[in-house]
Amino acid sequence: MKQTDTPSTLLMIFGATGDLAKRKLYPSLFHLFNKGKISKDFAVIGVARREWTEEQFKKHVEDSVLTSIGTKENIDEFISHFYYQSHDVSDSESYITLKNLADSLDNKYNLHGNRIFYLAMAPEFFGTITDHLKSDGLTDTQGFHRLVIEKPFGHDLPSAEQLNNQIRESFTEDQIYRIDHYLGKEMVQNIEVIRFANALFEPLWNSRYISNIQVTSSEELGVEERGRYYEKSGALRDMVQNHMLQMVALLAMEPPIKLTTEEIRGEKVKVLRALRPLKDDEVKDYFVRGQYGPNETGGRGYRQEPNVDPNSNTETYVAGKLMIDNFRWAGVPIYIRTGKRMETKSTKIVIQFKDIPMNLYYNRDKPLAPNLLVIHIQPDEGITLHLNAKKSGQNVETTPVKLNFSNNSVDGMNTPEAYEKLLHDCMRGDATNFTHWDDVKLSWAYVDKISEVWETTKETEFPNYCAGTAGPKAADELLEKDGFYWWPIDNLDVDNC
Ligand SMILES: NC(=O)C1=CN([C@@H]2O[C@H](COP(=O)(O)OP(=O)(O)OC[C@H]3O[C@@H](n4cnc5c(N)ncnc54)[C@H](OP(=O)(O)O)[C@@H]3O)[C@@H](O)[C@H]2O)C=CC1
Ligand SMILES: O=C1O[C@H](COP(=O)(O)O)[C@@H](O)[C@H](O)[C@H]1O
Repeated sequence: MKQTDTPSTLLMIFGATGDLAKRKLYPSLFHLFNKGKISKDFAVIGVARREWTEEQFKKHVEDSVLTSIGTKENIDEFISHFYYQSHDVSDSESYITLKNLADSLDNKYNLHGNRIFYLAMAPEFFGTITDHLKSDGLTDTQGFHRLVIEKPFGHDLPSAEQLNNQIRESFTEDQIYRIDHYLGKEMVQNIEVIRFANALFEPLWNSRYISNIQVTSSEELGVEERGRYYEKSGALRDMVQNHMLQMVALLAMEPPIKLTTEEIRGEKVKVLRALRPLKDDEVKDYFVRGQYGPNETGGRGYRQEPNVDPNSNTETYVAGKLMIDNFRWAGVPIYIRTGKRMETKSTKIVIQFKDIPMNLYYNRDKPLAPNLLVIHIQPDEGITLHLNAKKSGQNVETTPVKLNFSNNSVDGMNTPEAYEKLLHDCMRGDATNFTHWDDVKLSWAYVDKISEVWETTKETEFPNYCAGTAGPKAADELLEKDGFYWWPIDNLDVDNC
């Protein structure tokens, strides 16, 4: 099939009345529609149990767009493409009606049999849905058939394997689009460009010149209403297995031969294969965990959140040191940390370069600051390069200076949301920014060792950081023992550190 930027598509959303569809999918589709990135020939079928009429569903979509975007422009035309079927996914009979509706919309909008099945539902339903899509003939059309799967993709390696085997009964690997919304973020996509489009960085991007890398993703929010899910997940499964390891793979991969899906994914997978596996007794030396407690201003602790065990041993914070045992990265620690109820919402990557071999500007009272490259993922988007320059005046004194690029000031409010980009990529058939099964498998294998050890050793110090703070002390000690420290994620001025 010829790949176009705006293919005619039937999008079937399972879980159409849920939170994800409302907050992310409908606003993203609306943006794509208004930007002309969706063909005028498209239709959406919402599927969920609620016995809504089509009008109720259209109103729900309209409200979600208005709440999120605040504009009504073209909304009537947009929602005229939406249809609804009340359907329990475990009810075999309903798939026949769904197929009939899909076939009639295919004719009405001339969709060439192109279908995207978006599973915005709990994972326990995935296998049942994909089995029926195949056995009831919903994939028996001429066009493309793509399956979009939300996280979590399993709970550990065995459950992920089981889920994968089940969906592979009905869809091939290249038809499966596993969402990791971090891969849709503008500055995460920019990592490859910064690395591979600049003569300045790539020659230095190795163990000879880089001393360590720090990847931080901190959140101000706690678990909110998701206590039930989070109790079984924790920060390790919720953030490290997917988003954090994906960012590490992009930072550490070799340049791909070409910018094709297969080549890029192939290079990322090699990084995950080179991750140094941990033995049971090494886990404590490489990974630390934290759980937020109440703070003095009345902020709730994790154990007081709804649907959370008052003696919970679940971690809401993880910091770790990853070693990549390959030629490029031998001996360079990559530190990661992520947590809920931290002091600030921020995702940043700091690449710290090694000190120069001889410091001509030695000053006992003011050591030369290291060069840093900071990639700001969110909420600010951009790059900062920290250098040393001459301080104005007669003496040859150095002072840290920063070269800044702010993506926000270039693209401003037009930077598309991650889901918008990923939905568009899926419609175009570009799976580069979706995770391949090999990534998922290797990431689970890596984190499973850590969770196995943590599950058998209760953390007696929990809670070990107050809500609204920078995380547990042990995370600082993890770097201190290597002679490093975390670069602050707010106001990173090297002369203040
Ligand atoms: N919300 C978010 O921000 C994120 C969500 N995710 C993932 O996305 C998926 C959906 O999450 P979310 O939207 O928050 O979940 P919700 O609980 O808000 O929505 C679940 C949806 O599934 C439908 N549903 C449940 N059981 C059935 C059934 N037997 N037959 C048909 N429909 C059913 C519900 O419809 P009804 O009640 O009408 O039956 C509802 O539309 C999950 O896998 C989650 O982990 C991933 C990242 C972020
Ligand atoms: O996948 C998830 O990500 C969010 C954080 O995403 P961000 O884009 O706001 O950084 C996290 O809150 C959630 O627990 C997790 O499931």
